[in-house]
Amino acid sequence: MDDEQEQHLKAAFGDSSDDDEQQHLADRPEKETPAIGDSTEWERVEDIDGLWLCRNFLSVHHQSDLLSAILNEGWFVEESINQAMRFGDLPSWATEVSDLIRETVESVDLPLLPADLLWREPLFDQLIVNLYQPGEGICAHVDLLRFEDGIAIVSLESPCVMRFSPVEEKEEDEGVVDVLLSPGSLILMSGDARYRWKHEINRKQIGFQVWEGKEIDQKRRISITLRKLCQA
Ligand SMILES: O=C(O)CCC(=O)C(=O)O
Ligand SMILES: [Fe+2]
Repeated sequence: MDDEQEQHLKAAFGDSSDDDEQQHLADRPEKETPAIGDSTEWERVEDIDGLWLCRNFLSVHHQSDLLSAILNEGWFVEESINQAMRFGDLPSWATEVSDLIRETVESVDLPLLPADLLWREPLFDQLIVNLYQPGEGICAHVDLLRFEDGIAIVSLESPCVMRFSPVEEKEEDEGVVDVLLSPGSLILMSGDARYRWKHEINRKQIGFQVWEGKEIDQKRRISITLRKLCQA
């Protein structure tokens, strides 16, 4: 290995006296962290216009940092409290998530969010963190109309099934669409997905939620919902 190469490796990976290790490191791609967007995989949820799912939005590392930041807020020290709401200036970790959403959406050539929503300022000014213990969920609803279009939900910890059902009355369960929200995933709702579909999480009993024939092991789940208030 020549000096220049060695310097380069030291700069990239730190000093090491182990030549084998350096050789191994030299084989690795120069850039360890993929550029935003390069690695994110998006799925348009069939049948629901404006609903997009990114299963790998947050790395495992980012998920655990985010979880620590949320728990460090001290919002959930009492068992009876399972929701925290913030308006206006959001905690820095939430602003980081919001920035990451914008950067990621911008870097992907898919119609994930209409441009007027993506570039509004701020992108989000309201935050809800929900903490669900096993057996807890949320009833079918359309988010309040005092929030603009363009809603993001990031999931942490236990996976769950979110069920979408059309607002227009149908026979029970007719036309429902289930989406698996795995930890680290992000969903974006705009247009029809936001206004013409209700969403719910039904985890009434342990063993109640099943995905692809397998029961979901219900544990605590934390979600981060980001929205923007309509102007008065
Ligand atoms: O917890 C979730 O994933 C959904 C939360 C939600 O729909 C809401 O707060 O309006
Ligand atoms: Fe909601």
